[in-house]
Amino acid sequence: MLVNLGVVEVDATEVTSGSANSGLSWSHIDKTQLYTNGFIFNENSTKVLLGLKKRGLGCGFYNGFGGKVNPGETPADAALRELQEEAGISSNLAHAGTLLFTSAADPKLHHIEIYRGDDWSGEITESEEMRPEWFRVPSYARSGVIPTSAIKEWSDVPGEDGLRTVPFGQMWADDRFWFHLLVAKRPFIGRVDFGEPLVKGDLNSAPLLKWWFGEVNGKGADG
Ligand SMILES: COc1nc(N)nc2c1ncn2[C@H]1C[C@H](O)[C@@H](COP(=O)(O)OP(=O)(O)OP(=O)(O)O)O1
Repeated sequence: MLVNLGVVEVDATEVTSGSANSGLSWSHIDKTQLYTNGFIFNENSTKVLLGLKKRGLGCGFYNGFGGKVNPGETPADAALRELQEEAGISSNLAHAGTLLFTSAADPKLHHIEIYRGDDWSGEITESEEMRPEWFRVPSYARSGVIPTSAIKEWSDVPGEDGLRTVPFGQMWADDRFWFHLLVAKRPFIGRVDFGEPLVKGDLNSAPLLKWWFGEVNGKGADG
């Protein structure tokens, strides 16, 4: 089906959607900032490399490695550069999805091109911006949207493999909607309009005003 996400019309099948109030429209967009975000998986996608953001946007959250696309760069070039700068490694990255966000705190559209890599070269290294850590991908992160019960029951204690499971409670609130599509290599697109954070300065307390996530039909969204 064709879906209008306010700034783009896409052919995609809905995975999840919602709205704080019925009839709420997407917020108006004046400006756009383009970002990348890259996630490295091991063979079989049983482990994912995330980084703890140490400064700036999303400080204190775990995320893939990425940042702003510089003038003259393609998103794919920027994704490789950011992975090198933030984690010290390179990878054969493939485009995986597209995310569009606004927030009450910053009405500029955040357009994020998501990449995934199934290999890496170089030594995984902590940077000024990110502290890398491998996490186990739990079975519920393969089957669908991450249930809130799994987020509440998450344990900080590493399993027998020495790894903690993916900490969705310490990630951007939207990640639980699309992470299973990233794991399954199913191209996705989504948009969220966030409201004011309920706790000042705590980005993860920002309520979701309106959201839509879907699997891209056909060849997929091209980054
Ligand atoms: C709003 O929801 C978001 N969800 C997810 N999963 N990721 C997000 C969200 N908003 C932003 N991001 C990502 C996009 C980028 O990968 C980083 C932010 O990048 P940053 O602002 O740190 O960009 P840099 O160019 O690295 O920054 P410097 O100028 O400080 O070097 O978060």
